[in-house]
Amino acid sequence: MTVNFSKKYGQVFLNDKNIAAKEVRLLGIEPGDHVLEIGPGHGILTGILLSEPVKLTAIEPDHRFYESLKISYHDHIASGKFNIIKESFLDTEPSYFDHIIGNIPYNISSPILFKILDFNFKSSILMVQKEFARRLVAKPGTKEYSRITINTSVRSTIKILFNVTRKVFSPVPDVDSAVISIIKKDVDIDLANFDKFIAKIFSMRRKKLSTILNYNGPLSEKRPEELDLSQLLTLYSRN
Ligand SMILES: C[S@@+](CC[C@H](N)C(=O)[O-])C[C@H]1O[C@@H](n2cnc3c(N)ncnc32)[C@H](O)[C@@H]1O
Repeated sequence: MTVNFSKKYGQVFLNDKNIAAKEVRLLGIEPGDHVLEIGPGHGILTGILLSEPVKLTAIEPDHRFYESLKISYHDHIASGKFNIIKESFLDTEPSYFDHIIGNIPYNISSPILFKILDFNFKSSILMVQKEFARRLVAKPGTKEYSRITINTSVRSTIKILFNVTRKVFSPVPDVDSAVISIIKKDVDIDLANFDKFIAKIFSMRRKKLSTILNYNGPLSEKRPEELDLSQLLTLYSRN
């Protein structure tokens, strides 16, 4: 299939089937599982996923890919193994899937990731821009450690599994990629309030907490960027 890429949809296409197969293997699929694929594009992951004993739902807003995958996988659709939906994943109602996978558009990685965290799932594997992946796993005291690190790590455990060179995509993008895994955590705090607190203190990330919060006590001589997640949660519960 020849389809021109669209910048609006953040389209670059993986050419390397071994990398796609490795991503699928890392999902840890079991027979009968229901997998959600975000942004199948030409379908490099889709074909591999459909060779597994699973049910697959794919979400793709670009009507060209939607139509072409519908034709290519007509039999799988007819048998109920495959379902393709033409919409933005950002408009998809959260629900349960055993696994979520996608080589996602880099221009909307952050909203896609937070949307995924509204779903329930056993495992998720995503290809993202390398720099974005590094922000997700950043350690306190580094410049990548930021609001997104904290808001994702309070809800999930994210790991970088391997890096991927830009050379295996067409068209060749300006950035390298990384494949990450996401496992959700149980959360019992008000996430919107916690984010407000984190946004406030990280807007002054190099100031001491005694100045930002006008308080003296444990951690007050520290700066927001120095605190790990459990220290930030302790501080949040005190304020
Ligand atoms: C980086 S390309 C990857 C395509 C294919 N999965 C691959 O690995 O070659 C991103 C894909 O996500 C689709 N996409 C863009 N915006 C989307 C959205 N809001 N929801 C779901 N898919 C989206 C694009 O049309 C494109 O097919």
